[in-house]
Amino acid sequence: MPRPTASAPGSTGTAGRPSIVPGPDSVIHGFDVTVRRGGTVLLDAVSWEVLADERWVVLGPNGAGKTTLLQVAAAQLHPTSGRVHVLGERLGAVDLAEVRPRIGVSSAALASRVPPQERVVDVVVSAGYGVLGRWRERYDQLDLDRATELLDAMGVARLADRMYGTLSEGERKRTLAARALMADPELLLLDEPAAGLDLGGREDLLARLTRLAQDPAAPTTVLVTHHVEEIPVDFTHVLLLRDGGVVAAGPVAETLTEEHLSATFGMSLALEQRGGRFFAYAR
Ligand SMILES: Nc1ncnc2c1ncn2[C@@H]1O[C@H](COP(=O)(O)OP(=O)(O)OP(=O)(O)O)[C@@H](O)[C@H]1O
Repeated sequence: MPRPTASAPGSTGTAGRPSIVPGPDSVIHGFDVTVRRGGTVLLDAVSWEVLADERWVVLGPNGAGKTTLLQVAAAQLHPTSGRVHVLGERLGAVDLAEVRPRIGVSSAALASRVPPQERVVDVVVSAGYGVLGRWRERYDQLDLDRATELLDAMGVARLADRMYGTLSEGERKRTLAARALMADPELLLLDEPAAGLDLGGREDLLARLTRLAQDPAAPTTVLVTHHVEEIPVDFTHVLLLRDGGVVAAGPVAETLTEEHLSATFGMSLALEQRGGRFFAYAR
């Protein structure tokens, strides 16, 4: 089966452009996606396809357009031009409210909207009802059990009864990752899940994300980061973004090279790999 394709005009990627229409395995399909705000181009003719069961990393420097791309993939933002299909639905042609419950999202924007007095287990369980903030006096025990199980999988089950506002940044990230999984999404989008974590916290989270990547029942996943050190083992594909454009995209082994990484960050970088993990530093 032909595998992922993503690139943009002028891309140095090895893969070709996605076909103009999504195939049956397509989970995210963007064709010539441009996002403009005022005179600023946030995304510049990005074409990108994510197929079912792939685990993608979107990597790039500050301001590259990563969060903007994730917002488009989350059906939260319409492109200025271009075509986007998510989970088989064309953005603009369907009611986005129908698509969003099928997508689990963890992002800084979401983190800032959680009421600080919310109980941690309720932050997670309320995702099953498509809301943020407790809106029922009682949740079904099955849902509460599932939320506790997900908090446990993220290593924070002991915090279930704490108020969200009292959590450290790392604990909030883990809580939101558990929330993103609560509704059994078909697509999981994680925007900088390891940002702000200490070394131990980062390594622990990466091990958990690796287990998720290896689980055939886990949803198709896209993770945004600035750092190659934060790419979990067994993530399959990478999209390198710079100035709103695709530098390269495709399977990690072929695409995450010193040449592409240096072009993405605009400096000469050395890249090392050990045990399925990546490490980069300036030459
Ligand atoms: N409403 C807006 N108007 C003008 N420019 C904007 C607007 N929103 C975002 N931008 C700019 O678009 C660019 C891309 O932003 P985006 O948040 O997608 O980047 P990013 O790759 O996620 O960055 P970071 O790694 O710093 O989070 C940035 O330069 C940002 O300043």
